[in-house]
Amino acid sequence: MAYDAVVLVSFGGPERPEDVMPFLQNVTRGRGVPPERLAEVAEHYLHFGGVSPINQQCRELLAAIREDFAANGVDLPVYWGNRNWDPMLADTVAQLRDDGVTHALAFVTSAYGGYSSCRQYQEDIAAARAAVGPDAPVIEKLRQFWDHPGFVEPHVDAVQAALGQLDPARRDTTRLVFTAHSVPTSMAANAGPHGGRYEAQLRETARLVAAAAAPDLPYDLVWQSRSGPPQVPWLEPDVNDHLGTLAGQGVTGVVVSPIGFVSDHLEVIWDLDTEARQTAKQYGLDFVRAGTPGTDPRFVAMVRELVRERTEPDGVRLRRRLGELPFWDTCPTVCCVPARRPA
Ligand SMILES: CC1=C(CCC(=O)O)c2cc3nc(cc4[nH]c(cc5[nH]c(cc1n2)c(C)c5CCC(=O)O)c(CCC(=O)O)c4C)C(CCC(=O)O)=C3C
Ligand SMILES: [Fe+2]
Repeated sequence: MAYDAVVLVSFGGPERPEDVMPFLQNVTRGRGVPPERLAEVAEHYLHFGGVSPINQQCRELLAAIREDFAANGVDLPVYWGNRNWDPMLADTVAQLRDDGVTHALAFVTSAYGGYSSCRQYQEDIAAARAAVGPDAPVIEKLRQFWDHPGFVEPHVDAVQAALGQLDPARRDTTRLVFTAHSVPTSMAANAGPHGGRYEAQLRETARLVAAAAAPDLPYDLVWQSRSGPPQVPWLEPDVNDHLGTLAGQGVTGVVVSPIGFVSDHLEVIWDLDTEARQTAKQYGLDFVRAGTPGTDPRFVAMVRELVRERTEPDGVRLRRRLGELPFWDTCPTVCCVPARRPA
């Protein structure tokens, strides 16, 4: 297949206070998030002047990908569009069409399977193409990359750097705490072609990062940023509750590594750097938050490698991965389908 462009597809975030509410309405449209939760999350954004860092992080990633492509002979233009805020995907797809692009590859800033992490991106790409009309380019999502060395290795280095900030005399009572965005348990159950893949992939990434960064330390995978109405069950334990449990077990310090994410966006700088740090302080735990891949050159090179897997003849042989979980390049139609809401 001949491709003629790459699109960076991300979540999007507001960059001024007056955009916070319209952004939150875009994110939660039809998703049953109670208004109290929205008001609370709006406060998190307003705490940072209404500016989410995610768009700037995408601009930096976009620039880094373009540089990497130029330096390595990948002659494809790179575009950027978001699911929930400007630049909106539909505008980007219209630009692709105007530029004569017919067949693009999409790199999505989420490493895992599942509805929120994968299928929803594909649905929004499809909706953007439908909005543009019959001459919209075909857009194929690149594969999930939870166990790609370009994603795992920056997390490993970040965990090691974070450990270096804790008192070595207390290493015996230090714990690695990996976090990812919680999702409803029904969504977790339906993730991937045979279910359960969001959590299974995260457990594999946690295992790989822990084994390379600090094989002597125990670790856990816990959840953050729970949303939705309280009566709907989501993955647990929440990171804040877990810090209390650890303190009760004699743990003295934690490295919190957000392996669920690729950059230090709002869910990281608020939910971890502000809230979880405060929780740790209450329990007397030392707390260091490990970084995310961001524009680490290995992560940027991974994007090129994923593209080459699709553009080179027999590109599958180029596939690099550290884990053992089953794997697919293109999602089956019946994959991560949300559980039906009661009428
Ligand atoms: C799995 C997952 C990822 C990781 C995969 C990926 O990276 O895509 C992720 C990322 C992100 N989530 C983000 C922001 C939000 N997520 C929300 C709500 C929700 N997230 C969910 C799941 C996930 N979310 C779910 C199941 C909901 C409930 C509503 C629904 O069923 O869809 C809400 C609504 C308010 C609230 O209730 O929290 C906001 C504002 C931002 C941007 C941060 C910034 O601005 O810097 C990012 C990167
Ligand atoms: Fe989210």
